[in-house]
Amino acid sequence: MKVWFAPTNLRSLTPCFSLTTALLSRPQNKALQGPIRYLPHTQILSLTTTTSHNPMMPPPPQRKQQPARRGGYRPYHRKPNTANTTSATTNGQDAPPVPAVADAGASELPVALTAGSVPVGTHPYSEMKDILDKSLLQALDKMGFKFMSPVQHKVLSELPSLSADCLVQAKTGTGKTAAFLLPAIQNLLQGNQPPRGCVGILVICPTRELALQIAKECDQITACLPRKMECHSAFGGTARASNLNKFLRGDPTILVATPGRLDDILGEETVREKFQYVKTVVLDEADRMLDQGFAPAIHKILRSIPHKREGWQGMCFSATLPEKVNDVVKCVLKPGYTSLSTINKEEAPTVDRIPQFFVTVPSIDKTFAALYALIEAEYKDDPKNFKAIVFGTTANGVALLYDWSQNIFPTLAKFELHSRMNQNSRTRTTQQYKDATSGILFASDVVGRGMDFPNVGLVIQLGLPSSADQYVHRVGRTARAGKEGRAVMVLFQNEAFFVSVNRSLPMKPYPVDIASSMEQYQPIIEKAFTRVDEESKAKAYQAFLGYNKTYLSKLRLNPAGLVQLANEYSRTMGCPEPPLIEKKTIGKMGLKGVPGLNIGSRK
Ligand SMILES: Nc1ncnc2c1ncn2[C@@H]1O[C@H](COP(=O)(O)OP(=O)(O)OP(=O)(O)O)[C@@H](O)[C@H]1O
Repeated sequence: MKVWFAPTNLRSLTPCFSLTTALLSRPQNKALQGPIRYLPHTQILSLTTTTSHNPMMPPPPQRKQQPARRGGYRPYHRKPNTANTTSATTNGQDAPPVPAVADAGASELPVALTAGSVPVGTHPYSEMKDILDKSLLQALDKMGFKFMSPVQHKVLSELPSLSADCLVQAKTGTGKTAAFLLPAIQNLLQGNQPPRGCVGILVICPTRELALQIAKECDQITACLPRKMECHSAFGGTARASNLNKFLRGDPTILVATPGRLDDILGEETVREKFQYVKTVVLDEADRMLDQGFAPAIHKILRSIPHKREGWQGMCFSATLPEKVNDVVKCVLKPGYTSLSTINKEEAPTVDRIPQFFVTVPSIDKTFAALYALIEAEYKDDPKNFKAIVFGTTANGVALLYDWSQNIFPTLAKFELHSRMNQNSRTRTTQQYKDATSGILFASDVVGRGMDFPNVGLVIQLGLPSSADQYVHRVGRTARAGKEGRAVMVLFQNEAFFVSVNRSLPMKPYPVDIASSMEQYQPIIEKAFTRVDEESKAKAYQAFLGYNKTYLSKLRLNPAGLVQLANEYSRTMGCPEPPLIEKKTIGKMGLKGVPGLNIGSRK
């Protein structure tokens, strides 16, 4: 494999890199053309480097030849495999080719991974013809769902009945949405439809974007039913009155909602009446829905709909179900509920085929250069299909990264998604990034769970996730539906504990030496920051303080150390002095009297 380094300057990250590798070892045997075979993790690729040099820039450092590592470096490579495929349609439109049945015996994996690489198991949906209505099977076929993913198969074949209460765990991106929608919808079709105008299925999920996504999948699944089954959504940031009006006047058999807005509209008698005949309540991302943040709203919602004794089905789904969830799911699941999991107990909850890496830099001021060097290293493999998500820790921190990226990656499409944006922009950007073939999305955890952005090949986490489970969900934005992906975390020294305390996560040191190239990128980073608005920097600085305040002991810092760190962060952004922070904000953060803060109003 060869790596050619391109000259890089501030204005252009020129896509003249070439990384030619046999990243995926395709089986030679023609009979095996269906499934993609992956190189074993221990098979190592060697790197050789040649350098071309832009005279305007300091010579880029030579990338060192990497020693063989256990765990292996398998740079992502997402060239679609079109061999041995049959075509499918989605809603009447051309869909990516769906492969012919793979030789299951030849696959290294329990499921046959195929072109377009959907997680198709060995069980075709046609096996469910006695269980699922034929109009549902027809819709699944149109969606390109020829085979059941393992979780779909498990739910449809192992639940004592399709209306049984269940707690279900399966890895990210393996089709849990259809796994809860199908039994719940089938259940209604078996003579359990609520009266016209009433809600039969209530799905509650943590974010607005996820609610929209689930509602869309629901529309696709019900598209072939002889009688239209309306799916409505309710989430904040949208016009309450007009949405409510639509809901009250319509025939919303299914409602997908976020807890805040649902709790709000359930305050209206007319809305509560619509839930009189509810048959199924689903908590998607159940562990999140029942954590301290959401639990009060969920309990309030449950008090507004018919009591669990009335017999509605409860379904709880997530990729992460910590032990303590068993204590809290009883509010929606009756004793004796069925627990299903497609994840072995000893196994990491992340998708096996995602190589996971970390980069540790000595100090906070190096993190931007590390991010730049990392993106450059990953981008050059396949510039046209480079689709990545960079997760930051706070909304304002993400906004800053996005602003900075405008000046530093001019040839790449950039997107931002976080809670400081209005809902219209969030919805628009979500769709744009879903449709994009390449680009970088700078995101906060508003899209950390559940979101299905097709073909994301790389997830970068800059800074600490709020928990190991959140790490798992963020990593799960790549390698979905049988595709490939990689994940890299960028941490500075104090944050490095995350790797050592989460030994069950299969993280390895990033195998390409980016440290040696970082120094030369520093001027580029600094120059890019000169074009970023001072207010954007000030907000990011303040958010940095607020976020990291909650991790003081883990970061081994005292409040004064945190302020020093934040000030270093502000210097990296090119602030001549720490940005001003209001006295009352400092008080709220619990940093009153801590030296190093610059107290004052920015207005
Ligand atoms: N049987 C199937 N055949 C083909 N594609 C499928 C199948 N089931 C699901 N998919 C596709 O796989 C992707 C991931 O599905 P989904 O979003 O339901 O995963 P998930 O398990 O809920 O992920 P997360 O844990 O992140 O919420 C979607 O693009 C979906 O359309």
